[in-house]
Amino acid sequence: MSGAPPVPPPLRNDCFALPPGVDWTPVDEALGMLRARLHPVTAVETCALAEAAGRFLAAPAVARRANPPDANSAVDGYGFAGPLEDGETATLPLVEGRSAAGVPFAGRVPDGHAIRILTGAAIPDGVDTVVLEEDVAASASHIAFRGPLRRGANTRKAGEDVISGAELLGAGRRLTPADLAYLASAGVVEVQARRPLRVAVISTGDELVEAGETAERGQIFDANRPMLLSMIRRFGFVPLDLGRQPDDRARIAAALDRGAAEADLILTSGGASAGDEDHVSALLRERGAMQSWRIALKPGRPLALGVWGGAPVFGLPGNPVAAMVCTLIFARPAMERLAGGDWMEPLGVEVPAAFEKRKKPGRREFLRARLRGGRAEVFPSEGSGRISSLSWAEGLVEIEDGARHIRPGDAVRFLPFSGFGL
Ligand SMILES: Nc1nc2c(c(=O)[nH]1)N[C@H]1C(S)=C(S)[C@@H](COP(=O)(O)OP(=O)(O)OC[C@H]3O[C@@H](n4cnc5c(N)ncnc54)[C@H](O)[C@@H]3O)O[C@H]1N2
Ligand code: MOO
Repeated sequence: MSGAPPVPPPLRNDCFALPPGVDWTPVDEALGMLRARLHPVTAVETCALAEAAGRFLAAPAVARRANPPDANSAVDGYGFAGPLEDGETATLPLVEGRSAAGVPFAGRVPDGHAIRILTGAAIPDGVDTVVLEEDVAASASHIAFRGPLRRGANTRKAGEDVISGAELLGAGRRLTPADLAYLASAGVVEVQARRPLRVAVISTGDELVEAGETAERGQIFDANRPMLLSMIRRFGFVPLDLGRQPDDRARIAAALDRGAAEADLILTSGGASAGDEDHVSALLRERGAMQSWRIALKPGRPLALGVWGGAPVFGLPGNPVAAMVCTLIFARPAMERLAGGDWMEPLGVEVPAAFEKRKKPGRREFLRARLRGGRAEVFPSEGSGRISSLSWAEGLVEIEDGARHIRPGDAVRFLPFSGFGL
């Protein structure tokens, strides 16, 4: 063979540069599409209130009773018929008996009398105002105190918190511990809620071995699976571990079949781009339900989205940093929506940057970051395989698509991991 040897192409100094002529989907557009197209997929069931924390309501929860059900005292003290003006004093005889929480006074308090009353106790007939016991001089038979005390002072009105029949929380609400208190206070004992979302996780790649196994040359420990399974748990969904699958289409297809049968959603990692060994995207493409999203994002450009046996599949990139970022930014709000919730924007706070960075405009970047002294510092390397950086970070800095140069002190958006539920 003769002829000149092939000339290697020149090295690109930025391998993440946006190739000309390729249609990159901006992050907001990609999120908008997910938001518009996804809807809840989980079944509705009746759920006892005690079991309902973290569940999504499928129908509004309605108050069965007012809270408080009766006017009651906000303090320990003495009830009387108010008001008492500023500068006035009162000396009132005490009626026999008292009103305590759960043990109301049965009779009527006569005009010009006072009654011992405790916090939470129903306000007896004949009184409407309570004076704090610390503000009273008391003998066995009388109390003396001074104004001002407006009518109704130190009392809580019937229904001031909740009116019977009111809609307390709407469909799509994910019940918090405080919500359980709110619903319980209004006599709600069970709710119409969605079954928890089950999310299958599959790692793909011939190179992967399980932590604890012997790793031969060229093999690495599967880091994505333990991360993704625990993220799902922290998001409040139910993970289903479908293990590691080699780069073998039949094996991956069998795992996807099981995921579709046993879960509502499948997360895979690895094989998402279009290389020779990128079997997840190839399989999804074969089934005709594949969308290859080239998102104007760093890290996490290749995201293979598809439907397998009816179950949505998020084919996450294999690089652990990209897998985590894609899960937080795309999969999490999608899961929330599939589980029965409303679309969820990540919690972000504006803080000054403690770093300098130059960037290509036209793509969103997420940097591994943490707050120190009120400023966002970022991990010194942006390598997508730097798993240590994920552990180092306490959140992400989101750099908007159009930005070119961030200088120390510039305002940047910090998304704490805790805001994602991690
Ligand atoms: N020619 C190109 N090559 C690559 C491009 C590109 O645009 N052109 N994009 C790069 C980017 S960015 C990413 S991200 C990856 C995504 O590729 P895949 O989703 O197909 O992932 P793999 O190739 O299977 O793996 C990438 C990387 O991650 C490691 N990996 C995979 N799974 C795990 C796991 N469970 N635990 C730990 N590490 C894992 C894997 O060994 C690879 O090193 O493609 C780039 N290439
Ligand atoms: O952007 Mo890849 O998605 O860096 O790791």
